[in-house]
Amino acid sequence: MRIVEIEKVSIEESYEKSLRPKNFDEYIGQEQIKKNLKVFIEAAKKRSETIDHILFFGPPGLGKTTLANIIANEMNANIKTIAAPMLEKSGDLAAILTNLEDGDILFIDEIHRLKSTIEEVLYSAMEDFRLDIVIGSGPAAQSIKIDIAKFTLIGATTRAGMLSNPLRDRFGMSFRLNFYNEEELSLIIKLASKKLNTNIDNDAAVEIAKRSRGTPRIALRLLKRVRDFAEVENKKVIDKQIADFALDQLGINEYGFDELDIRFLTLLAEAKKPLGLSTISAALSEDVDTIEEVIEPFLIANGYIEKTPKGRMATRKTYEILNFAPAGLF
Ligand SMILES: Nc1ncnc2c1ncn2[C@@H]1O[C@H](COP(=O)(O)OP(=O)(O)OP(=O)(O)O)[C@@H](O)[C@H]1O
Repeated sequence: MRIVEIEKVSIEESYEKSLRPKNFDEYIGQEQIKKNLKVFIEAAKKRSETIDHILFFGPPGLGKTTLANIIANEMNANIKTIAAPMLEKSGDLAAILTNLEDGDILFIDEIHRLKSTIEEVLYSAMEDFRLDIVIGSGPAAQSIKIDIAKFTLIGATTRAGMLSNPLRDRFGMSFRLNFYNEEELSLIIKLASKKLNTNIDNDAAVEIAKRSRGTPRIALRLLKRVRDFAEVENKKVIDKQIADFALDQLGINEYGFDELDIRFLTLLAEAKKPLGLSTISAALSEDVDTIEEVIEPFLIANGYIEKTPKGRMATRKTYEILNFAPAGLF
């Protein structure tokens, strides 16, 4: 598995959970989102109402799940978490919805992966707190309506564009999470080190931050690996030297690129023309979703590749990094 991979294996998941911020003060960055959420939470509390449905979107590992849990904490609400692909039929979702209590929060991760028949159950649930269920089929089919508790749906997605309009329209608020800067990531790394009883100096935290692709999940994983190297070397404090050494051993370069990023960028640079997703997917042996959801967003956000109507292209910045001289291209 790539060290920058999004897949959450269980051991990593429990490591992440132990480091997950519990309130807005511990949650670093995304200032505008926090500011808005605090206002909406306070207003809802004052009116003794549930908070409106919220959609979070943005690349994996930027803190969508964490925010959902913080909101539940701040609202003193129970939170039920499900991943959309776990729901197989509309009855699965209906069962969850009918078990909710007033004020509960339902967090649906990867909400763009909901099957359309299941998604339709959500429409009336979100709008009128009611389920419209059709029982049976053909002329004998019967529609029944069931009232459900006033809950808040928090949806998270890496692909906002894949959400249907009716679903997107039913969220009262939607927030895009942005990549984090080095300063924010090094603060996250330092706070996590403290929780882990690990000593790290500022330069080492900055170095890990630099190579974390703007993503807290990656920063925390790299910290964990660097800590292992420091332990083996009997270092009491993680310093820049051991951080550099460990990150180099892990194959993460100064820009946060790993071997797959380099192959991707080299492929585009050598092509000297835009390449379509399917061509890239075949050349890298990676599926299209992984390329679009995991690999590309950071590279696009930082100007290493450009999306054109004809496909993806390497930018001048990439040619410079790779030391390529594309005659007449720029
Ligand atoms: N703003 C932040 N401040 C501190 N730690 C953070 C922040 N955002 C995320 N983290 C840490 O990064 C880890 C990953 O975040 P989280 O699981 O919330 O990401 P996500 O956006 O929901 O990812 P996915 O889309 O893959 O579900 C968390 O466990 C948390 O410890």
